[in-house]
Amino acid sequence: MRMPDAAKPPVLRAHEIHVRFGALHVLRGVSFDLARGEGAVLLGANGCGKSTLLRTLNGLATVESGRVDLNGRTITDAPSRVLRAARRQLGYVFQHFNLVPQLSAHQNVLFGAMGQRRFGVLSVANAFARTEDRERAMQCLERVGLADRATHRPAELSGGQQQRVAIARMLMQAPQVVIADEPIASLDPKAGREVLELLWRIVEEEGLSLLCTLHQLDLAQEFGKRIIGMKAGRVVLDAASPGIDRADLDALYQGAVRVDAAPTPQEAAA
Ligand SMILES: Nc1ncnc2c1ncn2[C@@H]1O[C@H](COP(=O)(O)OP(=O)(O)OP(=O)(O)O)[C@@H](O)[C@H]1O
Repeated sequence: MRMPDAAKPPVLRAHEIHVRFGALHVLRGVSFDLARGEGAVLLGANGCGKSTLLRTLNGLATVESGRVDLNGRTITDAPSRVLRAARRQLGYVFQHFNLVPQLSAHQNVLFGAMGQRRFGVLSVANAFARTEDRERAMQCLERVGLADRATHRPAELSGGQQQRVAIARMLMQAPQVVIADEPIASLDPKAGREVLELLWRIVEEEGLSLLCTLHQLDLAQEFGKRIIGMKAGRVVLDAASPGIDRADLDALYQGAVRVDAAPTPQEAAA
């Protein structure tokens, strides 16, 4: 992974974010920066608030206080025009791939260009798609090694291949920051490793920033140069990966990890 450019402002900054769902205080003052070209793994037990954090980063979760900046521009509570522009810079890779089942791999990749085109879905429907977009979508499929599967529908592809199509779609979008939300959770260990290798290689070749949630601690240490660990709605670990003790990673999954855990008697009395 390219070294982050310390002279430049962070491409993504989460500053003291608090999110509540009714009485449930889910994000409890989350802050971190992501530099251009930096790849970080986000770890944390189920229910610690990771998904809520990822939803906050693109303005989908309502923030009680704090803010998210993308390229130095605050997107929290920003007008929809600013939010739309920001979302074009955020590429997503999901656990369940989120491909359109009726469409071919090539058409799914074309969808990555939707945000860049004035007429949205129509612009990327095959009959209307620009030749340059169609060609670029093929190049993206080539980058993930699936040019020969361009006409296949998702159901005709393995899970690993579907995730590679999703990575090609993200590439087509040409974002600055990639958010990968448990990208290998639906895959077997071999396919999962291959997908991680591909994702990290592409992110590195493109000079993108990556925030990737994982549940496999070995892979987190192997791929993430930096690990951000969450526990019960807070960032409790943020460090360069080679220097982190395994015990510190294990601790992320021990004790009160969930934001909806009943308070201890001491907390309740406070
Ligand atoms: N829209 C919502 N309304 C009410 N509660 C919510 C909402 N979204 C999340 N929560 C609650 O917030 C808590 C944290 O959920 P979140 O999905 O952020 O955790 P997570 O760390 O991503 O867990 P997982 O790894 O299981 O996805 C959970 O108790 C969840 O039920």
